[in-house]
Amino acid sequence: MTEDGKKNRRAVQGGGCPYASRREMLFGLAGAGGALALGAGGAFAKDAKQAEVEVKTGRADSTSGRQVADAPSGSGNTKDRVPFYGAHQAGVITPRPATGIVASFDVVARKPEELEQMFRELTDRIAFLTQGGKVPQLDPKLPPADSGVLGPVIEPDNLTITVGLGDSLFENRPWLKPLKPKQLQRMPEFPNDALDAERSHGDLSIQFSANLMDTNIHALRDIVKNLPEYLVMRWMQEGDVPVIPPKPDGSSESARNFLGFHDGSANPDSNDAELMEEVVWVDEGDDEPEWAYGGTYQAVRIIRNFVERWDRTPLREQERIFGRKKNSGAPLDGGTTESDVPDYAADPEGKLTPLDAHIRLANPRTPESDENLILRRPFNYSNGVTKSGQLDQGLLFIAYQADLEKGFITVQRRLDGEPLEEYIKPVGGGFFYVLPGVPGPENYLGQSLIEAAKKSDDTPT
Ligand SMILES: C=CC1=C(C)c2cc3[nH]c(cc4nc(cc5[nH]c(cc1n2)c(C)c5CCC(=O)O)C(CCC(=O)O)=C4C)c(C)c3C=C
Ligand SMILES: [Fe+2]
Repeated sequence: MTEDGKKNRRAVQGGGCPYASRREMLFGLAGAGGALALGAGGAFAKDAKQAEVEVKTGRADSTSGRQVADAPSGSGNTKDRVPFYGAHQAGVITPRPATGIVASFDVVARKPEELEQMFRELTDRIAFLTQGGKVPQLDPKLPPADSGVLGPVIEPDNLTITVGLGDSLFENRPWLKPLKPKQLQRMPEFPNDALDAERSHGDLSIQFSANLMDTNIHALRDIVKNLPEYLVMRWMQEGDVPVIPPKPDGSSESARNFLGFHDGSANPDSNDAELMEEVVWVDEGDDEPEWAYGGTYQAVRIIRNFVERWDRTPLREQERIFGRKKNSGAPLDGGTTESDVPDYAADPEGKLTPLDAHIRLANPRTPESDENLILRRPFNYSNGVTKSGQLDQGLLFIAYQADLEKGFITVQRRLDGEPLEEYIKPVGGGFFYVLPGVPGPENYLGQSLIEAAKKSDDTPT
């Protein structure tokens, strides 16, 4: 088997993920990261200590380890906790819970010390919000310390908060520009796009994902409340994915999108650490500034689905557009489950799987296309009704990759002109660089960037 064949085989095809390896991954990260978050001040020390004990014994995460990255991690247990400290930020290869938000901000901070302070405060809030603890009770003459949306004790609820930086953050600060990740760019307008300026781009992205949407909303409100002098919100998009319990044999199927198809069947296996190093994480071998090692490129696309038109399209045509069976998710060339792998070499004329089917264009499964793997982590969204009386539904598409050009951009260029375009319209999103993780409580998000900037002659003192 060729190397590319091996990589494609390692793609999760909707199959199950062993509980043990997920646990190992989560708790391994916790171990590497050292102590757990202590939250914003000593008031939370007891909760953090308890959290540490729970993570070590595995009790805090009793049910969240059984599914593939694409299937929502579905215990719905508010005690589920994803470690904050580690080499990489959580929320990229950690299991995707049932709900998510991407919010984009403009950053008001201009000077290096202001940006550093912003990162430090953001880190404190994220460490607390993701690990949980009691809300401080303040003098009632003052505004309360917390919105109260989750009550007096914040449960972690599987929350991850993932911070990325946009092209404009670097471009609008001459001292930061030389440190911009090599491939970071303003998201271009692809041929089928109709980007709405009010839902596109931004200096900084924050992806929230948790079991409950209220947990995301609470965290977003907390950050907006605590960092008003640094961050101005530009746009946000909420989404969710259905929680599908694992089957008795331990396997699980990927969730369905709003076009009714399984989405995530052929995602690279996020439990395969070696594969994630290749596909997702930027590291020493990559042509990127050293401060960026441990990060990844995030492509966010708000893609409207014309669901009324889709629902009037014959089933056979829907299946030919995607290249998969709608009920089972199996490829069209004879498989029975979504984990079956299509054999395009045996169907060179596209008699079984059309040459312009979505999955065939997205991943032709040739030795060359193996360089273009991306890790998708999307959510479905429903935004009500448009002014013209149509359902405003779609996909909050989020993809991670170590190489933005070879990843999202190449795949999107291959998809340009695909038959699916008749039913979809990308209306927003942006490209961001997800910062490396925070190794321990003495560190902060963006520290490697700030330290590199301090060493640079371009940076004002
Ligand atoms: C540029 C990247 C991609 C965009 C944008 C995109 C939009 C999009 N996709 C679906 C539905 C499905 N996509 C599926 C597979 C699939 N999609 C991409 C990339 C983009 N999709 C890739 C790389 C793949 C995997 C291909 C493979 O390796 O075989 C599928 C099939 C099931 C699966 O594997 O997930 C569906 C269904 C929609 C609805 C959409 C925009 C709205
Ligand atoms: Fe797709």
